[in-house]
Amino acid sequence: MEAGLLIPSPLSLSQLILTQDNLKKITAYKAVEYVEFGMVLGLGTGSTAKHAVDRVGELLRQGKLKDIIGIPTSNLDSHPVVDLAIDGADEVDPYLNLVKGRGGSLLREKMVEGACKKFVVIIDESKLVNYIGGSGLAMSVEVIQFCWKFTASRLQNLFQESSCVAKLRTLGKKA
Ligand SMILES: O=C[C@H](O)[C@H](O)[C@H](O)COP(=O)(O)O
Repeated sequence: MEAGLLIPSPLSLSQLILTQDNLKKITAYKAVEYVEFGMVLGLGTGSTAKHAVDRVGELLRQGKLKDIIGIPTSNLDSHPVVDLAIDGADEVDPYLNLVKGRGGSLLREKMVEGACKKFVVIIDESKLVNYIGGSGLAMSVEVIQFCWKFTASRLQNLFQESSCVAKLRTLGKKA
C-alpha cells in the first residue's frame, strides 16, 4: 500500500489566522484532490475526516465527481480492493506510524485502510509526535465484549512498568 501524509504548512499560511478546524479543512480538501471518478473510496471518522466526507459529497452534488463507491456505505465483501482511503489520526511519528481510535473508531477503519491501495492521512500539526505514545494520551485498543475485564487486566499487566491504567470506553465515548 502506498501511504502519504498531508499537513498544512503553517509557513505558507503565515499571513492568515487559522483555527485548528480551518487547518483540518484545508488538509481534508487537499486529500480529496486525490479522488477520481469511479473510485472505491474509504472515508474514515473524526473531525478531520468529516471535512473530507463533506467535500466529496459537495463534489458529487456538483457533478465534479461521479460513480464513487463509498466504504462503509458499501462493504469489503463486495469491494475487497479500496482505491483510496482518507482518514485522520491521533498521533503520527516521523516514520508515519499512527495512533488511531481516540474518537472511538478503530477496527473497521483499520480493516478498510488495510485493504486500500493508497492511504492519505490528514492531520493538523498537533498530531505530530517524535515517537508513538509521545502525546502521553490514551492508546486505544478495541476488544470484544466477552470477558473484557480479563482482557483489560492482561493489557494493564503488559504495560505495568509504565504505570498504564486500562479503562473501559464504551461505544461513542471519547477517550
Ligand atoms: O477513532 C477515530 C479515528 O481514528 C480518527 O481518525 C482519529 O481519532 C482522529 O480524529 P480527529 O480528526 O477528530 O482528531
